[in-house]
Amino acid sequence: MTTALADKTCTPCRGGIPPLEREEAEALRANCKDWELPDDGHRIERKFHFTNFREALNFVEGVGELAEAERHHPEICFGWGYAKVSLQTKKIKGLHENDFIMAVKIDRLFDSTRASVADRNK
Ligand SMILES: C[C@H](O)[C@H](O)[C@H]1CNC2=NC(N)=NC(=O)C2=N1
Repeated sequence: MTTALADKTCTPCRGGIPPLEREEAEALRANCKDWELPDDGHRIERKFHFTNFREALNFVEGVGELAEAERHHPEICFGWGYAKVSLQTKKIKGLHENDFIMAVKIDRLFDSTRASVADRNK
């Protein structure tokens, strides 16, 4: 039985391995369908939307904590009402399963922040 991506933790990537082929990346992207796989196929990215800057900042702080815990780090651009997260395994200049583990965990973080905002607005 394969372990769900969300139940995995990122493995230290020492480089020297080929990045995922596009077909492999597309198969893994089925687990995180809101992420885009731009033409070069070497990264995945998703833009998250928020009601203001503070919510975007809180989310970015959470992503940072997750990245430190997983030792796998995204690039993040954010501002009032949005945060754009890009994932690539730098050591191999392409995609690795680690990137998809991070994507599903970032999605869960986003869903949990939306749930808490909804609760606050009740
Ligand atoms: C030593 C440290 O664990 C490595 O440099 C990690 C850090 N975080 C990383 N993050 C990403 N996205 N790619 C890497 O190759 C990478 N390498």
